[in-house]
Amino acid sequence: MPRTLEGQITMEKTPSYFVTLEAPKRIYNMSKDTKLIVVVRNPVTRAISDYTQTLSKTPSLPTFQALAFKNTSTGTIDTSWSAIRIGIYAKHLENWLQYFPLSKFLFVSGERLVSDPAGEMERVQDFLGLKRVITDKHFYFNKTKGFPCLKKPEGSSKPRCLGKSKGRPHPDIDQRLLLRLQDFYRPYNMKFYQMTGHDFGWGGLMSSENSL
Ligand SMILES: Nc1ncnc2c1ncn2[C@@H]1O[C@H](COP(=O)(O)OS(=O)(=O)O)[C@@H](OP(=O)(O)O)[C@H]1O
Repeated sequence: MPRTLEGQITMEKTPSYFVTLEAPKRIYNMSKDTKLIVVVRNPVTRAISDYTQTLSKTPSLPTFQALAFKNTSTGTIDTSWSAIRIGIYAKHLENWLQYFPLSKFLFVSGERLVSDPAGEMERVQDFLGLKRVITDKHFYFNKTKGFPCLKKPEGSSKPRCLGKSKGRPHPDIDQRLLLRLQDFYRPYNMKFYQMTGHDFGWGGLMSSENSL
């Protein structure tokens, strides 16, 4: 990490740290004052998103259901598959809480980051003790992309959306298997809500935000 001068904040983004056993201890030893921001979304949607990303790089990948289920008739889930394991947020958080108190964390809702990006960015800025510089004015909804985009990024006069690898269409998955996955994650989600004191609303399959 580079040296951080007075008045500066150094940020580092590595999604896999949240699920890496050794990461909390190493980060704690580097600086116990580190603030931790974790973006979480419905673990079922997350698993499909993860699969979609791998599929784009490895077209010969087996189907989602072949990887997610040891046995589709009994509904036995393969928890050794990283796309499934990563979504057990409560388990990963337990590991972090051995080193950092909850007050050092901000959990950003991946769903709200899409439905209300300015609202989530407000939370991030407050958490970091920054002035609320990023507001509603900075975003617009791009119908072609199907996601919010920046009206005018810094150093550019043109609007900018995230790249093609963000917001890919997901493959259709059998509804029965999705429900089984939703059931699998439910107790872990409940535990995660309890641990964080925040209900992320991943209960149902009804709304398009949380659905699959
Ligand atoms: N504004 C905007 N534009 C495009 N995409 C957006 C946006 N906000 C959130 N998202 C969601 O971000 C998901 C990809 O982020 P990842 O977490 O996979 O990124 S990372 O690879 O871990 O850095 C990506 O997941 P997929 O839809 O599965 O591709 C998006 O749903």
